[in-house]
Order: sequence, then structure tokens, then C-alpha cells
Amino acid sequence: MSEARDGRMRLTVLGGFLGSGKTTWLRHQLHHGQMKDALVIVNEAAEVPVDDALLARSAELRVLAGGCACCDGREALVALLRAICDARVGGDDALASLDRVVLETSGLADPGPIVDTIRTDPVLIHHLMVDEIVIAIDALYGLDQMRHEPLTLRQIETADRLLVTKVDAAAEPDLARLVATLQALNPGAAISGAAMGSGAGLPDHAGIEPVAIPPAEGSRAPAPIAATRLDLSEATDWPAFSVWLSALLHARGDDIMRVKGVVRTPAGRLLLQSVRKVVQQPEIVPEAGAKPTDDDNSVVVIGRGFRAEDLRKSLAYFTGERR
Ligand SMILES: Nc1nc2c(ncn2[C@@H]2O[C@H](COP(=O)(O)OP(=O)(O)OP(=O)(O)O)[C@@H](O)[C@H]2O)c(=O)[nH]1
Repeated sequence: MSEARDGRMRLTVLGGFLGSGKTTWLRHQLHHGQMKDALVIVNEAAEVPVDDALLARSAELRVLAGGCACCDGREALVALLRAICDARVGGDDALASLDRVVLETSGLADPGPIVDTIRTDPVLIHHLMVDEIVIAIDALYGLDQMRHEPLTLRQIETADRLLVTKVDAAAEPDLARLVATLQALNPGAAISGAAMGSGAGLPDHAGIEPVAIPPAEGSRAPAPIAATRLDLSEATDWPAFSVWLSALLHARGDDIMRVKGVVRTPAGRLLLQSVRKVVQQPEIVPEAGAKPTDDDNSVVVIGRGFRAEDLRKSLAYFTGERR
């Protein structure tokens, strides 16, 4: 991956719906030297960022706060990119050798407006070239998201490369149908597979009928997706918390798309996360490079159709805490 011949840095936009596997894939690429000399920018939907904790050890990293880069956070994105370009031109040692920027968008971002913003900025145009839009597609939930989340279709349509993630967890006939559908939706995009970030083969989809996806336009817009931050205390009863989370996902797993957070336990900083009803085995994340500890001991629940207040009350009921 070399610098553009004109000296501009190349920009990869990595998008895909909530929990589709963007960070897992990127972390694997960085760990295996596939994106050497890249600066990574992470923009998360959750108010409590955790992706930077996962990526911190392997990359020159910036966290883009201030909202989603395709809407509320557009100005912040431009300001950050301009600052990076200025520092690089100014001879900043850490940035001088970088030839690529990877922007991991939030799962709720439409890459189109992000790319338009960068391509039309009179300053950035001289320093950055949008090279590739990579969109992660969840092999387990991708088809469902295409049917119910118009944003997923917009993400797919803007992609140069569609990366089908979680290939290890999906059945072959489902994968073949997913690939046939992606091909029909965006015939120009390259399609590849990944399992926990490693390249994985995809089944032959020749002759497989794509799933008919109703067009997004004209369909009733779903209720907006919101993020609710739950602050947990040091004294939180963890067994009670996990029972609460399991019950919540069991009952409302179709409305709750993502749960994510870092909690401090005697074993260290523990990353808790789930995508719909799939809960990941908790993972210890490094202390080094940790963000302000205010973000620890909090969990963000992202979804629709529930009130923050009700969520807090129900958690308090299970853990016996008043909040
Ligand atoms: N089995 C399996 N699980 C995966 C794979 N990729 C990601 N996951 C799991 O899916 C969950 C979400 O993965 P992330 O990489 O955090 O997804 P993301 O798109 O960065 O999530 P957001 O930034 O919150 O939108 C985690 O529990 C991962 O371990 C994969 O290839 N196979």
C-alpha cells in the first residue's frame, strides 16, 4: 500500500452496520502488518468509546469525538484531518512516515456524505485521496439488516469492497445467498470473506437467487436508533448484571443491536459486548493508553423502541442498586 504518487495520503473508509466486525477486522490487519504506516481514526456511535482500547497498541490512533462523522461530527472530522495533514507537512516525526489514513466509521454512518465532505474540502483535497470504501457485512445479521435498516443498503451501495465477516459462524447456504444478494445490490464491488479478521473463502454463489430486498425509498422509516449509557458502580453485582443482560437480550434482542462497554473488575479492564443476541466472551483490554477512567464501568446499549429511564430502572431492579 503505497502513498499516492502525488504525495497525498490515501484514505480508506471502513464502514458497516453496528457490530458488523469492523474493529475485529482492522485489528487483525494492523496486527499482521497489512496496514503498516497507517494512521487510524475511530468514530464510534457509542458515547463510551471502546474500539480505541482494542486498537491502541497497534496503530497511530485518533479518536473522533463530537458525533457521527457523516452528520453531527462532519466539522470535527474535517478539523481533525486538517490537523493531521498540517502536522505531517510540518514534519511531525510520528506522522512523517504515514502514507495512509484509515477511518473506522460509526456503525450508524453513511459513508457517502463522509467521502463527499473530504473530496470537496479545499484543503484536504491537496493532502488526501479517498482510495477505498470497505464495508463490513455481518454474515449472521446482514440480510436482516438489509431488509430493516435502510442505512445498510446505503452502506452497501457506496462500497468498493464488501467484506463479509463472521464467515466462521454462518451456514454455507446462507452465506451463498448473502453473497448473491450483495452482488446484485452492488455488482461493481469486490466481495471477500473474513473470520475473526483473517481472510476466509466464500461459497460459490453461481445460480443462487439473490434475496429480494424491498427498496428503502417509500418504505416507512424505522424509529431512530439511540444510545443509552448505563453507569455502573464499583459495587455492581456482576452475576446479577449478566443475568439482567441475558434477560434483556433474550426479550429485546431484535431491538437492541449493540451492547458495549468496559468494566473494571479485580481481573482487569474487561470489555463486554454483544451484537443482537450474540454475546462475546468478555475480553481483557490493556490498561496502557487507557482513556480517562470516567468511561470505565459504563456500558452503552444501542437500539430502538425503549426508554433510557426504563432500562436504568430495570437494571437497578436486578442489581438492587438505586440509580
Ligand atoms: N464469530 C465471529 N465473530 C466476530 C467476527 N468479527 C467480529 N465478531 C464479533 O462481533 C462482535 C462485534 O465485532 P466488532 O469488530 O466490535 O464490530 P464493529 O463493527 O467494530 O462494532 P461497532 O463499532 O460497535 O459498530 C464482537 O463480539 C466480535 O468478537 C468474526 O469474523 N467471527
